Amino acid sequence: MTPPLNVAARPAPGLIPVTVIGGFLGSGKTTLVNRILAAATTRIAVLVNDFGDINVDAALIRSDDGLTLELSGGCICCSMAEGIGPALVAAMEKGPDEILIEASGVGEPRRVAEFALLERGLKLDMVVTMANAVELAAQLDDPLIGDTVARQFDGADLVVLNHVDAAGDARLAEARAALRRLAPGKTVAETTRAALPMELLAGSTLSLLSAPQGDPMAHDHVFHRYRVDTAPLPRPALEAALDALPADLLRLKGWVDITGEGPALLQWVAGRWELIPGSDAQESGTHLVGIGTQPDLDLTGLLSGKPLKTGQ
Ligand SMILES: Nc1nc2c(ncn2[C@@H]2O[C@H](COP(=O)(O)OP(=O)(O)OP(=O)(O)O)[C@@H](O)[C@H]2O)c(=O)[nH]1
Repeated sequence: MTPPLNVAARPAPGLIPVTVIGGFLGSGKTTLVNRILAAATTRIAVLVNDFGDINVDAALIRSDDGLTLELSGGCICCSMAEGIGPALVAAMEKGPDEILIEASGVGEPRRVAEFALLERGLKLDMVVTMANAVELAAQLDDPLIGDTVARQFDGADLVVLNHVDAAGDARLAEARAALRRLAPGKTVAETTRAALPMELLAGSTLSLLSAPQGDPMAHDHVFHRYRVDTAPLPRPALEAALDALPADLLRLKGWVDITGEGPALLQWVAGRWELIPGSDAQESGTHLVGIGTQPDLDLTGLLSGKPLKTGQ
């Protein structure tokens, strides 16, 4: 007779490791996610949280086997925290070896990790916080956004100081000094386009046993979302408008239909921008999301060459 299975002696089913990638708007999170996916030999599910109403990042993530899930229009560390559990369950049902969470650019990665670990079956691999070497010092000095940026380094296992190519010596030195203060003793990897040695991505130092503590920052009160859905835009006027966008716009991205040329991906981060011809767009036309600190910014007007704000 076959002896009964010794259930207690069976290995516990493996917990799925979760890595959270955070960092301020435009710091390079999607770029890093794509590098990880390109180097991966295992199945990685990616959960992408975009603060804007269109999940541009999800469309740009190069995962070809349906393993990308998206949550847009808020932040999973505060206003959309109730969405993370069901999204992670959906991710686990896809049977991945690992899960990557791309936090929103205003979210607190540590809080996202804490929420994620309330889900049974997951364990934390790492919290990675990215920073933009060009902008970090100015962001921290900004009375509106400085607190949000500083809190993103709380609990990070690894800090990635990105955009090093564009920073210049003075800004790079300021960014390094800021990180010595904000993330003392943490490993800081300096990168261009998130070219990170993949062996740095393992092993959390955090011990997260409970639900998130303390008051969350209500990012919806500080950061505002804008949408632009317009007819094709002529390139010269568009380029002039992109160079003149106000300083309280922090991020603008999505697809622009350029008159006579067709679609292009627009990536605008704190005044620096690129237009990449071709399209991952889900639909034709110009569809952009912006994030900034001004409540009533008329981005459509600005990009179409009309002056200033709504309501005037
Ligand atoms: N010059 C330069 N550009 C970079 C670097 N890393 C990323 N970029 C560009 O910066 C823009 C924003 O990069 P993303 O990877 O989308 O940044 P993100 O953090 O995912 O942005 P959000 O999700 O909107 O917060 C894109 O145009 C990237 O190509 C870098 O090291 N140097």
